[in-house]
Amino acid sequence: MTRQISIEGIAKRYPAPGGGETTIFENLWLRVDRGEFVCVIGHSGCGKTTVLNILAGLDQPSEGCVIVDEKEIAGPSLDRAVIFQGHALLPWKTVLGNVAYAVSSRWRRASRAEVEERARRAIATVGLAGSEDKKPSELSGGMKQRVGIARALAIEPKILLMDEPFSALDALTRGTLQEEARRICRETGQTVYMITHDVDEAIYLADRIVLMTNGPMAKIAEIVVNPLPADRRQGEIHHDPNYYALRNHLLDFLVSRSVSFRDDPPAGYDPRNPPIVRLDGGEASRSPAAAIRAA
Ligand SMILES: Nc1ncnc2c1ncn2[C@@H]1O[C@H](COP(=O)(O)OP(=O)(O)OP(=O)(O)O)[C@@H](O)[C@H]1O
Repeated sequence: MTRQISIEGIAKRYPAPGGGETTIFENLWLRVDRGEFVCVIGHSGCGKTTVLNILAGLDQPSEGCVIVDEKEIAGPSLDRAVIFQGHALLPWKTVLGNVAYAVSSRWRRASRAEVEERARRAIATVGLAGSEDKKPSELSGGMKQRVGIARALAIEPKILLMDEPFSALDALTRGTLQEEARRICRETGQTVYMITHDVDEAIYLADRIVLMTNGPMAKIAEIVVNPLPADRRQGEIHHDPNYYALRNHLLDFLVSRSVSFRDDPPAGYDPRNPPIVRLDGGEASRSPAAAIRAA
């Protein structure tokens, strides 16, 4: 596997109201390989969106840097597409127009036919063939989010950054879109960095799950390797013998360890190499510490 993203010791600090500074997070290190699907979980305010914005080039760290494909990033790039919770479609353009607009900003010299062809292909990939001429106002929330995904995929980004992309959708639509997102990302070998609050979403989608402690002074506490088979099916993951161990481990972190870890990290904790947690045979649900092994 080739390394694609390297987050190197980043911090974010803001001026505090009474003087001094508030450190949202610091000394964050994370490496993501090409084709990997990483989900980030942590409580509200720990800085997940800030990290994603830094990866997108929309925000800058107070310290440290982010290397993508061996180059330090210095601003937004079409190589890194962002999908937000809201779909931010251009309301006056059709589905095809919205996707084609993104395609033509990526390939400025492409002919109209070529742009349309790429846009139509992306629209079909997300299951919206036949809706090309509809305006956003004629679409459901799920369809709009599909257009957002099509628009991001159509520019063939090296990295897809997703900030809770499915959280505003009803459960059924969310499930379908999660399935499609996973299928598309696996088929295209897409590198994905995604924020979610939904533990089951992370279990279904992620190859590795990054656990952030509460802020301020948030840290990456652990990186949990998903033990479920790569060919998992959404409706069946709870039958996997490792599912409950994994789910309990993530919930236990969110309920209690996200605070205790920040305030009192375990001996030997090295932020440059956060512990890699591998769960097997249900061991970790009984004793999370026993399952922590160095990378
Ligand atoms: N411009 C700013 N000035 C001061 N503090 C800020 C500013 N922008 C963000 N913050 C603070 O930084 C912290 C991290 O915000 P961020 O949106 O990254 O958190 P998050 O983990 O993504 O939260 P959520 O899950 O609620 O989206 C928050 O406590 C927020 O109040």
